Amino acid sequence: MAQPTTSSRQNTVRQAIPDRNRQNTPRSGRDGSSSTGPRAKQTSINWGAALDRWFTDQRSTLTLGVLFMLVAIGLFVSFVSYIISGQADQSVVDAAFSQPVTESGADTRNWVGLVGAFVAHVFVFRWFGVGALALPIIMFLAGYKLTLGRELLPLKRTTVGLLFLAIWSSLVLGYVVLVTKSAETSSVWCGGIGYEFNETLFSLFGWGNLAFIGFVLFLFIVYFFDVRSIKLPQFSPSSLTDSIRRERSHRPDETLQSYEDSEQKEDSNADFYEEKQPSQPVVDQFTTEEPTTASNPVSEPEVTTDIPVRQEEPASESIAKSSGVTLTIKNRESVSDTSPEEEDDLSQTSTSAFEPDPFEDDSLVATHGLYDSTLDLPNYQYPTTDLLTEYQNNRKAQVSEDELTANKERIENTLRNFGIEIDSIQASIGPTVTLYEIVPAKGVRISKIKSLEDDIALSLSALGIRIIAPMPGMGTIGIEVPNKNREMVSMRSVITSDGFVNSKFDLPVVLGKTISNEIYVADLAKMPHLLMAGATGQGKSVGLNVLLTSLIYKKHPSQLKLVLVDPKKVELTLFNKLERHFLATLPDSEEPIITDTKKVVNTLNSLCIEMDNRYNLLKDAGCRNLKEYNAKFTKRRLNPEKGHRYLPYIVLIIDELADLMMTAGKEVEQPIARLAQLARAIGIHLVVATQRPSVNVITGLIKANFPARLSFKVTSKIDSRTILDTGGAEQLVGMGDMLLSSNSEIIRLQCPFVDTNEIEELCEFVGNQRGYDEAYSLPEFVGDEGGQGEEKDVDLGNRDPMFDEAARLIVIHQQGSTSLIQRKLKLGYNRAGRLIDQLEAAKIVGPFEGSKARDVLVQDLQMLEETLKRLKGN
Ligand SMILES: Nc1ncnc2c1ncn2[C@@H]1O[C@H](COP(=O)(O)OP(=O)(O)OP(=O)(O)O)[C@@H](O)[C@H]1O
Repeated sequence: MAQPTTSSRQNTVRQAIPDRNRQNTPRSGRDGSSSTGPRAKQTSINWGAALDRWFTDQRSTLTLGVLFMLVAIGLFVSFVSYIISGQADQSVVDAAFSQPVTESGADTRNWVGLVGAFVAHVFVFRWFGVGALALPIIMFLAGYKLTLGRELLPLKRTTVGLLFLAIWSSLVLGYVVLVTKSAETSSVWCGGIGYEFNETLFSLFGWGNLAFIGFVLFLFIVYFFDVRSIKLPQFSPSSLTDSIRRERSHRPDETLQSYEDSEQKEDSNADFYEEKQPSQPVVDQFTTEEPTTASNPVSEPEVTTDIPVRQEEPASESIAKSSGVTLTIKNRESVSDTSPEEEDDLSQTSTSAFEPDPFEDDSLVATHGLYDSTLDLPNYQYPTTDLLTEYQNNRKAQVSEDELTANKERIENTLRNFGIEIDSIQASIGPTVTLYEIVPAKGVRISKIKSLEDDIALSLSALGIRIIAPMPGMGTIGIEVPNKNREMVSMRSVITSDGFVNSKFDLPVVLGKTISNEIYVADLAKMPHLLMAGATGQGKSVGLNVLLTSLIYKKHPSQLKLVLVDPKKVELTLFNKLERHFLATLPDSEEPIITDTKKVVNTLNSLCIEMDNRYNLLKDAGCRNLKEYNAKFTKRRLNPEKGHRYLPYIVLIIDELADLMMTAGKEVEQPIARLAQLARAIGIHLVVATQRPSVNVITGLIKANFPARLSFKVTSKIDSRTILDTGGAEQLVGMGDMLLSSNSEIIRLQCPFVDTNEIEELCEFVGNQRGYDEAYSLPEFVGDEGGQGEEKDVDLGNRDPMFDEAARLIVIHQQGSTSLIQRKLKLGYNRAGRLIDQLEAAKIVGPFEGSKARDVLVQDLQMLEETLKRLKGN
């Protein structure tokens, strides 16, 4: 779980993360520590940084996006206008530089004036002809992405495709214009490039240039669509029979008979036969993510069975299949009385019965590449290390030779006074304490040394002596003596350490420095939960900040979500700024950081629902844990239509459990225990801190499920036992001095120090970048008070405009799920939530039932239409 590494190579480490440092080089000059170059150089670097900041600032991308879209619309209009009336403008454009602008402007017929005419003249007439229209389309798509943060169409692929189309259409049209000798009137269609190119080629190859143009198209298709072989369609009757047989082998047994019949008919009469459409098993697989119920009209066998289908359909299907082309077959006649949604699903059904599932092979990866969650926020920049302060003067613990020898002698003398002889004594200086390792003489009983703890402390006149007898795996006895001048371990020094930078852990958290000055990095995902305790003022809040800082430095917002619970209301406030990047909240919650006890209970229960949902997704995907699941999703083997999505890790941080246990007791204890027991496989990890490690706070149930525990100094041995199952934490010296117990091993660590202003800078750096539209939404959970009260608030006289549509959707799918409405109607969570409340008030769906979808109380569309009519009548 842990990965201790030496911290002595910080320079190399800084080089190991060049990108981040380079991008923000000027920030390193903030404290004047590292920017020492000449002034001129500094100025140029600052420009770069300013530009960088400008681009990562949400306001700039928004402005740029809207500007792109406006320019794109302007260009589109001017190009179209030029294509229609461009000839008249050609002389205006030519004369534009020789006569006053007002005159040229008045003469131009372009809808976007003289500028429009001029730009269109260059792009349409001189260059691409109608193909130039690709440019505003690409620009609009880019603007859309910058403005709304998502893609209307895959931008890269569409750009490549459209650019090719612009050039290729110019070539083809150039050919047509050339052979029809209509350059005088029609060269606006092909543009200068197409015409000149064809003219040159024509003089070289004559008619052969058509072959060249055709070959260019072929090349494009091969590489763009990744075509690797050509399968020609075979129309022979035997191939037809073969493919019918092939299809038949994929169908359920009960339908075989009808196929036999149809085949016989086909033998006797090649033009016409009937078939039955088997649908049930396929529908289940292809309609929606949620399990469909028997009354679901989409999956109802009646809809698709026993429908006479003309022979051309299976025949064309067979041909399509044998030619490697997949065709969607819809029998419009047979489904003409169904709604558009049904048609949509039915078309999927009839297609999918024959198509290979693209989620079962690598075809999607071949066309789209691996799924990359970080493209959610493609411009996101990881925080740079210079946001953290460098404490230059506090590098090493200062333990003088004199102090060392004096301590050694005192230890030896004390032991000798009690009749204990030692063979050797050796010291290693840690950041907070120095460890004296003793090899006792033969025959000395270890328990005897251990019982002398207080006497040794007295003789050394030092607090916080800890005796480790024996040192695990060393064959020695350790005596830890606090240093007079301790070293402060800065966050910056650990974040830039090799061990952290190169860590491949899923959730790397740097916990501190060991006694041998190694940086201790642990994987929270393997811990898998952490319990923290410590008396007030001993460094707990700093510890939580360190943990959060490590995670934020290492993870992309698409990979990690934090649920922050802070009953003290002041400790985690700074992380507010990360709301649209890293925080997860309940829908409709006003505060991104949860401070209210009632909300804490709801959040914990909501996390339990998220856990159950995630388990269902894992089960459906046949994966054992989150890593496998995400790997499968990345390889595009999981169908998002079935509810699959990339699952970020969720880390729940509770600062001050004691407070919650006092006010809500079992209500918080149970979901915490449940999450701690089950959530590790699905990527939900808990970090729970408390000031009071008493048994009524850290109950047996909680303790049993937190194998990793961390203790800062506590006030009594009893507290130390409660948290670590052994004494020792009461002997710590405070200020981040701590003991970590994991895998039945106890390690003393010095927690790094991170100040509030460092956290502030970090959160500002992340928070000022473009984020998601809102915090990551946890599943809805309404506590006892909430549920019934809200029902009364719904005003059915003031229904959402999408109400009817949502109602039909719910009834067709027989599934009262908010996420279904969200997905199919492309609505935000809040609006979908309001719709479901209205549907509940209208008695179309039943009440909220935790993690299960609500019951649908209306059986079919006919009943629904009556209900809707009634509602309208009121
Ligand atoms: N790792 C550390 N290195 C150096 N000093 C530290 C460290 N951790 C804490 N301190 C010092 O101890 C003080 C108190 O720390 P912190 O606020 O984290 O305590 P706490 O345990 O959270 O207290 P409370 O429970 O009252 O909030 C800090 O202001 C700081 O001066």
